[in-house]
Amino acid sequence: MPNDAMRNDLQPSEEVARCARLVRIYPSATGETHALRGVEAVFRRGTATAVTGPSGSGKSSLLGVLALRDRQSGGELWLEGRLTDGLGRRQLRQLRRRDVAWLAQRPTHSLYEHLTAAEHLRHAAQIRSAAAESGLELLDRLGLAARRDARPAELSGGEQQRLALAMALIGTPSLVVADEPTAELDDSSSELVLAELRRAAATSAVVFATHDHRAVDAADRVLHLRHGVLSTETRRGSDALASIDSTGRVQLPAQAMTLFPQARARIVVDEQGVHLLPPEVPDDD
Ligand SMILES: Nc1ncnc2c1ncn2[C@@H]1O[C@H](COP(=O)(O)OP(=O)(O)OP(=O)(O)O)[C@@H](O)[C@H]1O
Repeated sequence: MPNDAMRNDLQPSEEVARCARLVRIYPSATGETHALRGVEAVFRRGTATAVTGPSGSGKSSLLGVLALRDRQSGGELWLEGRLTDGLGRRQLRQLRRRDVAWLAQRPTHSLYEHLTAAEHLRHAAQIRSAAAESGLELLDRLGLAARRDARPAELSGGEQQRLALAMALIGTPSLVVADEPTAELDDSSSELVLAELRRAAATSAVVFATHDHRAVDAADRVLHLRHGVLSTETRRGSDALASIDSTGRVQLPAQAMTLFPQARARIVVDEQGVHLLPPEVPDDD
């Protein structure tokens, strides 16, 4: 397991997680729900990825598998170059505790009612073999320095979420996975949380599901899920897949046409933007 010094030597664009043909099927009394239908994606150190899509499109299912909280029904997940299927329970537990950070939508799931904010950070630092002082720096940056002796019941919802984020980020985990991290936050807490997730993306691969345009704006790239299919990928910056010219015309570079057989690709416009989609996928029902 790499220590902090080794982690800092890692290149920003290094691959941290890879999903190959990822499938998640939930059995139920009335049949099966195909939540993920062959998702292919790579998550690299140095990149913050927003996963968007309508309710029920599979965002939480994808994040649950990525964060090792759930297991896929088919396909493969690689973490730090290791195929997770081949790992034993102990190795998976170690990866979960040491290398994969999970931030739930509701912070209460990660907090202990009898511990103060500073004690939460000490506990998290111990698990990740990180220096305790880095926890205090995180508390400071997340606007919680004055609340370090407060217990969860004495903190507001926004403060609780910021504390849960500080715990998730301590020790520079390789992969940071957050499910709708700003969904229940006011503007100022959202800003602090997004700034810290962006900062974390300098050294980790950061992935969050969101419906919040502020969070989408904070991401380097956006993956859009629809019916469990990763239907489009928008990259920001120099390797942008699409650009909009001054007349509002969307231009796709030639390599975009290699994503799907050209004759069968669909172009769909919705509130999230313009999407180049694979052939129609039938609904479950
Ligand atoms: N534990 C489960 N058992 C059965 N079906 C489930 C389970 N979890 C999710 N599903 C179903 O899988 C599909 C994808 O759900 P998922 O929660 O991944 O979507 P989502 O995009 O995160 O939705 P939301 O934006 O509403 O959180 C949905 O049809 C959902 O009903």
